[in-house]
Amino acid sequence: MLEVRGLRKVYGGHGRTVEAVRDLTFELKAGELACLVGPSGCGKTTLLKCIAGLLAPTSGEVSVHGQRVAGPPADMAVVFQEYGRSLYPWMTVGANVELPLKEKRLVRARRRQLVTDSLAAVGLHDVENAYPWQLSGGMQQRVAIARALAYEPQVLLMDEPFAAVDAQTRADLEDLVRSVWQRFGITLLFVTHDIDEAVYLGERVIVLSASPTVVQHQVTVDLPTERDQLATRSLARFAELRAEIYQQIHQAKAASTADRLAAEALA
Ligand SMILES: Nc1ncnc2c1ncn2[C@@H]1O[C@H](COP(=O)(O)OP(=O)(O)OP(=O)(O)O)[C@@H](O)[C@H]1O
Repeated sequence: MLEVRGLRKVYGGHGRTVEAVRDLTFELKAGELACLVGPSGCGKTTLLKCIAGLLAPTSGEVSVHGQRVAGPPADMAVVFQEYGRSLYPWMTVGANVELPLKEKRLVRARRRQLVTDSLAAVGLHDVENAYPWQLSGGMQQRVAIARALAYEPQVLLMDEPFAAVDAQTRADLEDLVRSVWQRFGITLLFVTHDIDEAVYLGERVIVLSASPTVVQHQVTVDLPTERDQLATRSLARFAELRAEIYQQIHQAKAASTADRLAAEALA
């Protein structure tokens, strides 16, 4: 469903060049839920923007359904971290969710149906006429998820969507993501810097190296499909998987520090 091949992204301009992503290759099967983790600044957001067709790679390519991505793909939706900036404050919740459906040129009755169904799917039945700023942070992020679901995407990208909410809300939203993934059968790529979250949510975890970034390691999460915040996180296997990923990220950071020191010694 989603293929990333030899992706490289170098930012340039203003006399500064940053090789954010060096060489990334991985793929997601249809209906898979994979989490992407890596050290801060390793290029996770850059990668997601390239996949979403919002940023052109320097080389390599992304394809969805075998079609090379050259702009935002029609059947893809993205949920960003900053819900506060992703919803329009002057529009009601319903109008926010409906907006991309107008772009899709769906008829009014179908749009209304999708808005009602997607808000219900995220547990928000009665806020359609409220404004985003009248809702809590967790509720606003639910609205952002509802807007993505209403769009009926085949591929959903989520970029650290719960980084700004409290722990209890975060746990609820994690369970919401698993349940909508199961219910709608979408292919989901979830970026997080939280190792526990990656193991809890994913069927697979892709570990990125420090910048310039490559895929350092991949782990299949062989935990039961039905997950529970207390029971799953208490499993011995959960602790083993978390330790394996932690070690990989630690190695990635150590390798990048050694590279930097070697480069400084040569300079
Ligand atoms: N528009 C830009 N111009 C120049 N450099 C950029 C730009 N956007 C990102 N970078 C650089 O590319 C690298 C990767 O940034 P990116 O935001 O993709 O990382 P990240 O893994 O998402 O970070 P974090 O985990 O902190 O959110 C960083 O060194 C960053 O400074």
